[in-house]
Amino acid sequence: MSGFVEELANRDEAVERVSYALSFPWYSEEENVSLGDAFGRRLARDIRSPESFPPFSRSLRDGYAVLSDDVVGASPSAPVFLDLGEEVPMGQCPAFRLGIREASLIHTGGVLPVGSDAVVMLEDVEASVGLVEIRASVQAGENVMPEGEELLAGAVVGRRGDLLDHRALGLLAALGISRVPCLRVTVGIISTGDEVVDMAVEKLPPGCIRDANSWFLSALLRKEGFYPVSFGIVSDKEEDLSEAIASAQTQCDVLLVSGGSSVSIRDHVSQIFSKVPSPGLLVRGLNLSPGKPTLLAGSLNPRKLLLGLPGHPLSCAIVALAVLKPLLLRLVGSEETQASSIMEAGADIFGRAGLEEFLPGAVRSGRAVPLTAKSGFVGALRSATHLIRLPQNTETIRKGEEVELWPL
Ligand SMILES: Nc1nc2c(c(=O)[nH]1)N[C@H]1C(S)=C(S)[C@@H](COP(=O)(O)OP(=O)(O)OC[C@H]3O[C@@H](n4cnc5c(N)ncnc54)[C@H](O)[C@@H]3O)O[C@H]1N2
Ligand code: MOO
Repeated sequence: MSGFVEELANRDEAVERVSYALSFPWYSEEENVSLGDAFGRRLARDIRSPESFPPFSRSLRDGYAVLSDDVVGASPSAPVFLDLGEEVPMGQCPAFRLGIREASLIHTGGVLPVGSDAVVMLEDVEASVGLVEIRASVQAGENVMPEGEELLAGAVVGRRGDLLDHRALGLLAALGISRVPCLRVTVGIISTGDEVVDMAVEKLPPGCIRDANSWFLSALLRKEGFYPVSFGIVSDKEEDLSEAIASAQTQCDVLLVSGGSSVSIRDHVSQIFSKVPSPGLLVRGLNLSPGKPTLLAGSLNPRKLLLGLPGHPLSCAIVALAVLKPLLLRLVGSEETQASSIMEAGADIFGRAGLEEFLPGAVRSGRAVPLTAKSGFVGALRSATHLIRLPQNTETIRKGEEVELWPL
């Protein structure tokens, strides 16, 4: 029996305690990954841009490159006439310099010719043979993106621990970064419970339940840039579970055990985690609902982080989002923080004093409402858009008062 009840820790403090005791961040070996395979991975270290962007001063509009001083005061009623210079070729640097009181046809993205400092948009120009009638003045730099305006060569364009998503890949591609140093943090998953069976069993045996948690955890880990490995379903026998945990640990950096973390005589995770080498079992139960029976342990030699997550699917999911994810971010040294917002409650929300609570929620008519859910529900997050967080000292939030939301 775990007996965690008297020793509940606050969630933030628990994350802090574990990160400190295990000396996060850890550096696992980096893999040199091609940009095409880097989507969804996390950066192993800061990376700097080898080039400035843009690599040359370029036009943001179709129009005419001019020297702004030449078109001061130009308007439809008082146009300025300039000589027609050479057209700027695309994909090349113009081999000419803009002559005195000249305008050169330039296309969006073209290289600004030497001697020009702005672009007059095509709509404000009338070109005739040899002459260009400019009907609008422009300031120096107008309709132009100067070389290095967005970033200079050497600028940090990715931080250690950053998740490489669509936004990052577009940037890295623009800078010619074709290989990326990536982390591979392996997270093992064990589901335990005599009643838990593989999701693929055709006919569910009486009294059994399909393993949902390892699928949820695996998908969340992949989405967050970690590398899940499933070690299957293990019985409630202490020897079986102990053996499975010992063997799985050798193959991963982090090990998750879903189920068996509570106080029943069939719940052995706490007992097994208490034998983990120093610093060992660090947290035995959280001041969190759902998610109270959470166990956090780890060793420094070898470097391992172990989590016991509650078996109830919603509890397991909340612990994964609110405890596992921040721990993994700390482990890889990411600066990412939890996104949250404040919104008016669309209904009374009842909390319990002394417990931090997370409720699946949705936004209806611009207000946050909790969805009906129990910790044993499997699909509660499917229809939720947010988690409603009630801090530990919040009991009831009345309709119209503000609540904190975490986007899902
Ligand atoms: N007397 C008490 N009983 C319970 C307490 C308590 O304080 N005193 N805590 C409750 C809370 S809170 C939770 S949460 C659960 C968690 O218990 P365990 O972590 O030991 O989880 P299990 O008993 O193994 O399973 C709970 C529940 O979830 C189902 N389950 C387990 N694994 C999976 C899986 N991989 N996929 C889908 N469903 C799974 C399992 O069949 C059980 O129904 O304990 C309360 N009890
Ligand atoms: O704390 Mo349990 O995780 O409420 O269902």
